[in-house]
Amino acid sequence: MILDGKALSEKRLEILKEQIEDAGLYPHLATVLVGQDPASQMYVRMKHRACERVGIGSVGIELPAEATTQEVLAAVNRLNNDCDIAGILVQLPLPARVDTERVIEAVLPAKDVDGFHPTNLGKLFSGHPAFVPCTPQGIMTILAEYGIETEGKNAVVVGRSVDVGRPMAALLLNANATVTICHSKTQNLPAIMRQADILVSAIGRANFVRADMVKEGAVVVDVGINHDENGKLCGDVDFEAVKEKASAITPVPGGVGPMTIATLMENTFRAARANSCTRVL
Ligand SMILES: Nc1nc(=O)c2c([nH]1)NC[C@@H]1CN(c3ccc(C(=O)N[C@@H](CCC(=O)O)C(=O)O)cc3)C=[N+]21
Ligand SMILES: [Mg+2]
Repeated sequence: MILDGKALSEKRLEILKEQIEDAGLYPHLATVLVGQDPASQMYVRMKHRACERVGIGSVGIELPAEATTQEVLAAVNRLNNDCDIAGILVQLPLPARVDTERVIEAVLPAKDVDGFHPTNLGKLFSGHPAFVPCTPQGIMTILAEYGIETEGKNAVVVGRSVDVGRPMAALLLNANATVTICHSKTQNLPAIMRQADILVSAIGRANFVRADMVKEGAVVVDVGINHDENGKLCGDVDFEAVKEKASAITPVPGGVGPMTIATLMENTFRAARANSCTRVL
């Protein structure tokens, strides 16, 4: 079974559009983009396009590549204090000179639609999620929509990033899976991967996950964003071989990526409903 994240995201965006209409709200999402990285520019454009589709206004703040931490913090603070802005997304990665940690911590948790603020990550890890990072939350939505059970299952997450691996593990744990997080220093990685009923790969290497690392009947979720030798977008998984062995698998493109954006829209609507305007001076 192919887990069609693209189709599911379209369906979720349609539903969300109606919910926003019915609520009589016109939420706004602000994106902060520092520098001119073409991939980051493309992602931000995709987010603004999704906003337009569902009736969310978007404000794009663009800062030069040379911007200082102070300048990025000032932009975030203005958005924190702007009652018209429901959600704030600081596009990552930021240029190396900028203190990413400080910037993420400057975003008001109530506007942190990325779910990267330590307060929101802490709530997720304590089993009381508020805003949850969009990629892993989108993956949970895929699993739920396709009726894939997590309770008691062996889930193996390969990758320990703050945006994907760690929150993915927390979500699966909250959903009663038995969770293993693997990373670049993990020993006997293929043997651990073969134990997985649910295997989530967020490694960042094309064709890393081969059929012999996958248990017969496993659910395989591919979070990779890579390019093959021809420059074509591909995930971490050797899709053609692994799909013969998996019971269900997400493709790249058309799997996790579109669900990340749909979830961002859902988080922004949530923020708009919850936010009474807070001023921080
Ligand atoms: N603060 C922040 N929040 C993010 O959520 C965030 C970020 N920074 N930095 C970069 C990553 C990456 N990301 C993607 C979103 C959509 C697709 C997506 O829709 N991909 C399409 C393909 C798009 C294409 O054609 O390249 C797909 O997989 O079908 C992929 C990747 C969000 N990110
Ligand atoms: Mg990552």
